[in-house]
Amino acid sequence: MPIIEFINVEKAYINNDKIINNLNLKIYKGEFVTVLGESGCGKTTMLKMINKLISPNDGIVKVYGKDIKNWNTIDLRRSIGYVIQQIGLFPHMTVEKNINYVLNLLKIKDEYKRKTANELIELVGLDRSYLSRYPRELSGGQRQRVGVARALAADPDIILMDEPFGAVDEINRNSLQNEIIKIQKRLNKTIIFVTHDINEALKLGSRIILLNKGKIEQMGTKEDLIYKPNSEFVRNFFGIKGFKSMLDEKIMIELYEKVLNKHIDVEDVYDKIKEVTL
Ligand SMILES: Nc1ncnc2c1ncn2[C@@H]1O[C@H](COP(=O)(O)OP(=O)(O)OP(=O)(O)O)[C@@H](O)[C@H]1O
Repeated sequence: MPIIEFINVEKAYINNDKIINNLNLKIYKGEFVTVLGESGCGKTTMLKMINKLISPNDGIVKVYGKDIKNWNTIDLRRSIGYVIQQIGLFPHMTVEKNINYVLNLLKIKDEYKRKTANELIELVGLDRSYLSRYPRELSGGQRQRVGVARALAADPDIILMDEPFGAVDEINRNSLQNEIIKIQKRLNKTIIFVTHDINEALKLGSRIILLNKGKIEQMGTKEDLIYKPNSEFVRNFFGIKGFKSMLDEKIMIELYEKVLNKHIDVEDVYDKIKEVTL
């Protein structure tokens, strides 16, 4: 059974323009799905329909096999982690209280909460000493890490992430991406991750969905989308940027080292490539 399912889902806001247009999609437990597409194509709308922040005009959205219309909204939201760009930590609460926010609502024992906070803070790559700090005492990247820890606290199977690392500098962004890959594998979470960054979508997703005007233009592995685009739109969307991000990083690093150490001349590398392409 899919953990999330969209069946003939439609959504329009104003002018009856369909922002989500007959969306059909099944997501299974343990998948890391990245959702990519141009600004305004409906990525956030699609994501927010999963935790009932937006209701469809037509069709059915099922979570854990149950139509979201039949879910109690608070229960549904508590069973789904949600991480957004401006993470919205509570400024007057310590990091520990922020992480344990949902557990407090659920009246979980203090001992268990302390243990959870200790484990989660380390899981997201921060030292336990951060637990007593306030959000204003953290960098942007550290705040996003705490946001991820908070989303994991109630141990939901599903985590929705909407451009979670969008406002973080490149180095921190890379390290956050690596952490989330590890966390997802280790805890076998189902993650739906919205981004407009091609490299990020290809790096993280076990399945990548390219949305175009509220419809799925193509979905599949990164190899499918880059090497077997099924339309001009997909081909143009990824272009050379997509191809570059498929290049094996280890080989590129080795090559770079060789060029730096003058074991090889970069012009020779181009000559070899020309031999293959001409
Ligand atoms: N509450 C709303 N009322 C009216 N129109 C809306 C509302 N929310 C979103 N829209 C419109 O719906 C379209 C899709 O918005 P959505 O936020 O889903 O796009 P997106 O793909 O996530 O875009 P971005 O990458 O820019 O965040 C946009 O044209 C937006 O202006």
